[in-house]
Amino acid sequence: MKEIKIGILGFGTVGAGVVEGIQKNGALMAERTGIVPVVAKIADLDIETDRGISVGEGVLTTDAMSVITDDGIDLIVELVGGTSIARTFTLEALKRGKPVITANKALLADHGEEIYKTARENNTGIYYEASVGGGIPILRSQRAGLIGNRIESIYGILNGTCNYILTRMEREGLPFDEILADAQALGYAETPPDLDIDGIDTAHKAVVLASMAYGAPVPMEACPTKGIRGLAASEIRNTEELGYRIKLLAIIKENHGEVELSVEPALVPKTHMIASVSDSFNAVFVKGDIVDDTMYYGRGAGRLPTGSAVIGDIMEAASDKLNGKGVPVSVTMMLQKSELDYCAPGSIEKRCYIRLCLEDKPGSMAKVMNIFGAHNISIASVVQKELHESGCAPVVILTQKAKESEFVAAIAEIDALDVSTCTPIRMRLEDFE
Ligand SMILES: NC(=O)C1=CN([C@@H]2O[C@H](COP(=O)(O)OP(=O)(O)OC[C@H]3O[C@@H](n4cnc5c(N)ncnc54)[C@H](O)[C@@H]3O)[C@@H](O)[C@H]2O)C=CC1
Ligand SMILES: N[C@@H](CC=O)C(=O)O
Ligand code: NA
Repeated sequence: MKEIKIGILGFGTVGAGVVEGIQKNGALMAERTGIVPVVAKIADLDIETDRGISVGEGVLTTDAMSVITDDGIDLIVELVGGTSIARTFTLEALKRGKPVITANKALLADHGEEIYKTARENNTGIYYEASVGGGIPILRSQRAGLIGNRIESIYGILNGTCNYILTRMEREGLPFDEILADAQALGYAETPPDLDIDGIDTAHKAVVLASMAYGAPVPMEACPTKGIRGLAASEIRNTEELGYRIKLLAIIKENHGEVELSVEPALVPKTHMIASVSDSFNAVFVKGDIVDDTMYYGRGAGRLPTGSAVIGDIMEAASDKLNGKGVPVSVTMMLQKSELDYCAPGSIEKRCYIRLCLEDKPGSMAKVMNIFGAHNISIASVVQKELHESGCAPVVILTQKAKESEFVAAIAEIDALDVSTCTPIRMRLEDFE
């Protein structure tokens, strides 16, 4: 048996989950791998709060840098979050040749290229399974099980907080803010939770997945991002009646060498497996050119599920270090090319859900339909709802596939019509065809 001395930076939700997991199953891990994981140091600015876990005397410190520079520590686990001090800690550890394990998708999305290159230059590794899909081993699947595939498409529900909010809005009809407060209390949400509800956390994860799928660091600017802020309960009811469910989706595809990437609330058919992913669960639906369709499902957030992914990486990093492996595939796969080509967002073809409010006047609908026709947008279905007391009628339209640029132009023209009485709402409809 060989011991590996672990230094953990950040003893919050995930840090405490990692320590709890190692305390519970460390002996099992040692039996399976011959490596004994020893939590030698834990740094946190707050070492007073009781995390419900007892650690040995002298393990806790407020000085993270002293853990990084301690020659007795073999590997560093970065769980402080954010992109500033976390970047400093990560680079400092890598420069000292210490492998770093992180759950920090924001850090990788904003500074991934610098971090992967620093790891490579220092003949060591950065391991980040917990950064995407929490406890789901999705990155390990991509870099090992699917290594022989060209990735055609990835659809992901990657944010536990948003999926939890959408699920409870649909099931219980509760207000958005009340459910968000519960997600925060359960430890799912980021600080601040705007990162979750504005889709930015999902975009952070999408760029990590896309980088691994296509072999180059992907900048956040390449990922047009919309979240679920302001989503009305009426939209959830309308889509439900039409046989769809709203999910915040990361969409990653490759067409003729160009990568399409976006994060947006989208309608998915209730009959599709991804529609049944509820609460804080995440799922990633990957199509490879050899394997065809695969799907990965599990808890995307929370103390122990995320801790599980970090622990998996700790054991892999320990094994790589003890075997003198040097730079792991989690680094080399992200740096195969310097950059990727991206589809122009306007050229992307998609179906859409559109909700308008129209004055109840003869000819209102005809004006709208003329605009769609002029933009080559073909209509799959139209439902006019009951008139409001105001004399306006909500109209729900599902379209066939058309170009994004045509949708943008058509919606602007409809919005400017005198018979249109509220800003049109538009969401992608994804039928996975
Ligand atoms: N909570 C979750 O379910 C998941 C979180 N993550 C990621 O894991 C990371 C950690 O998240 P949480 O544990 O939820 O955050 P948290 O806020 O619960 O814990 C962070 C801890 O780091 C400590 N800290 C901050 N600055 C420090 C410094 N300079 N030195 C030492 N300690 C410092 C804080 O006092 C706090 O205890 C973040 O990058 C987050 O995005 C990833 C997947 C799931
Ligand atoms: N805030 C994130 C935490 C995990 O990455 C989420 O809700 O998914
Ligand atoms: Na994961």
